[in-house]
Amino acid sequence: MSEPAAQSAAAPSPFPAIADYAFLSNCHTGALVAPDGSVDWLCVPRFDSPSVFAALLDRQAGSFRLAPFGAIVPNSRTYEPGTNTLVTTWNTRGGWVVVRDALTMGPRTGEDRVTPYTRPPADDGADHMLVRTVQCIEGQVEIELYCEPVFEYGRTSAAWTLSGDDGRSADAVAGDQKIRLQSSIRLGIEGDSVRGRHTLSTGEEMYCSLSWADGLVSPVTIDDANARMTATTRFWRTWIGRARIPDHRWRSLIMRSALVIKGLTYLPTGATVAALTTSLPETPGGERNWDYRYSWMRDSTFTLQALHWLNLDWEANEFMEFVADLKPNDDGALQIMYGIDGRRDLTESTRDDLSGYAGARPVRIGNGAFDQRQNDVFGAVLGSILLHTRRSQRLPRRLWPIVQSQAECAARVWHEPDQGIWEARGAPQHYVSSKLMSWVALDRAARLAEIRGAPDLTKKWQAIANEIRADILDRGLTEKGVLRQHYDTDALDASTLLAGIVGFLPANDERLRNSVLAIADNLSEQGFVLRYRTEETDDGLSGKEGTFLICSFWLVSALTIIGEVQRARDLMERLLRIASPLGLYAEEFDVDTGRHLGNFPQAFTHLALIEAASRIVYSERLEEFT
Ligand SMILES: OC[C@H]1O[C@H](O[C@H]2O[C@H](CO)[C@@H](O)[C@H](O)[C@H]2O)[C@H](O)[C@@H](O)[C@@H]1O
Repeated sequence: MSEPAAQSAAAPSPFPAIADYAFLSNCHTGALVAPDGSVDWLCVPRFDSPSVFAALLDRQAGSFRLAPFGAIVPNSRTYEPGTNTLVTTWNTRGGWVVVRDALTMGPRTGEDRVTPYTRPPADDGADHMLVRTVQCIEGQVEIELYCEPVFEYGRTSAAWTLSGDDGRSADAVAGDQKIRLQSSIRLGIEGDSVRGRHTLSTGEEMYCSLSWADGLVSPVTIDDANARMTATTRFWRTWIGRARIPDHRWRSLIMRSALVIKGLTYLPTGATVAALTTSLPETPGGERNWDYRYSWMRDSTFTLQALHWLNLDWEANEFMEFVADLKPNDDGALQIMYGIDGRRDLTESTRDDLSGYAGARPVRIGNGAFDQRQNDVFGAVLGSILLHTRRSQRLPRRLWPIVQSQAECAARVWHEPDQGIWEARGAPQHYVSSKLMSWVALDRAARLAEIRGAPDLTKKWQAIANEIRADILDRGLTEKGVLRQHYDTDALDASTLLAGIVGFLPANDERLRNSVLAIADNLSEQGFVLRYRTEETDDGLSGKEGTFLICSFWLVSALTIIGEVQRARDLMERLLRIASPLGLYAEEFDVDTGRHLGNFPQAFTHLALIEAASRIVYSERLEEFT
């Protein structure tokens, strides 16, 4: 089957294609860098803070460009291997330069400590600055710097003042927010922006940095800037060095996915955001635009499970502490999502003054799904607590009350309709995947009770798990023996692929096989999977979606489970071919245009890639030995 042309030639748009952005992170916040060297998305100090640069959502909402003067298309872009540092090589008529961009982090010791350095308070590794270095490797190249922040999602322009007496530093203030631009070249203020130009010759280097931590600490020499880059490289490589990544041809994409997931993790609490952005559209020009800068119980627990495949267990400790501190609803149930600091109120509002990405409106801040009832959440949490307990060989005392309360919630509500795993904004339904995950909740709770030495609870919860199982098998299958979307429809839904992945049905069960193959054959476009057909589903929204990438990777896992390994491998290869040029994925993929759609980069997609790849690799290794 021929591949949809990735990033096909679309009508010219001032907005770069979503998949053409590079992702930077310091595990507090992240940035997106366009191919022309413009930082078009940055919220400081945290992922969920208001933006400083939001040209991603409106070309007037702030950007920060550093690139050869007049040049738009770089020669190459790549990551420094094993890191989230972007390396862009430019070739102009004058010569060659290499630009390095990073949100710097990592302890500075010994030779790295070049100038007196004061750690920001609450030191946990991040410098809270964006550092950009340029090295001329041949010839003479004029570099242009253009920094125009517009605070609070494009609402407040910057009032700049030069802060040093050498013209190399400028400060901007907007309300409580202060930033400092520092450089090795002279800077000039022009209205709301700061500009600079400088010609570099072979061997020469320059840097600029934007900092926002209290005290506005900045590198004051190129050596200091380079030292921060070195420490950042070391931070990422030390982290990824702990991973057990298969020695396989997919190795680099698996590693990139792990680095993205870690980059979407908020270091102070261990919570992960679902994606870096808000409101990148799922339908071009449409209304399916959501704010993903929050921690979903479902997304976060699936994330941990993916990291476990790579032996990266440490993140789970952090997240479990985060979960243990969360405040549940009055009925004892955890919310389906929280702020990365555990905040409960994520009330949604729209920003009608922003154009939206390529005209897709509204731009949403906050997420109205935060107080929805989604009954899969209990299974997601209890599934990851069991996994964590097995891997760490202990059930932390703080988690036992959560096991009890979430199991009891699942037991109380599993038979009620809900909004489902896709957070449909239509009428509540008896979604099969919510029932599946309720079964997971009680089944895992029963096992945890066994580990805890509470046989009465084991018996009680296992009995309820059996009841849920019987209900699903009675009401959740069509006449053809295929798992349906919800009890009142025969429509398909890709979330039922979870039946094999969570072990609800054994690998050799006909009903599982029928369901997986039905989705592969009838819920896909050019082999890539839709989560459901919007024309068959009342999700309360207008517009058609692209294929959903987590579902496509789930299909790879499910095909592997039912023994269709060659088919799984073929799909996997196709999915890997549509990765962005830097190995990143958004939430959805439009097979007709070859474009990535939705928020970016999206943890869901990357975590499912890791699991799918791991399952195939393990099955191949098994084949080698049998
Ligand atoms: O389709 C409507 C819903 O879309 C978003 O939810 C999706 O993203 C979540 C975060 O990754 C994921 O947990 C969920 O399963 C997805 O359906 C959006 O956040 C919702 O507000 C919206 O109703």
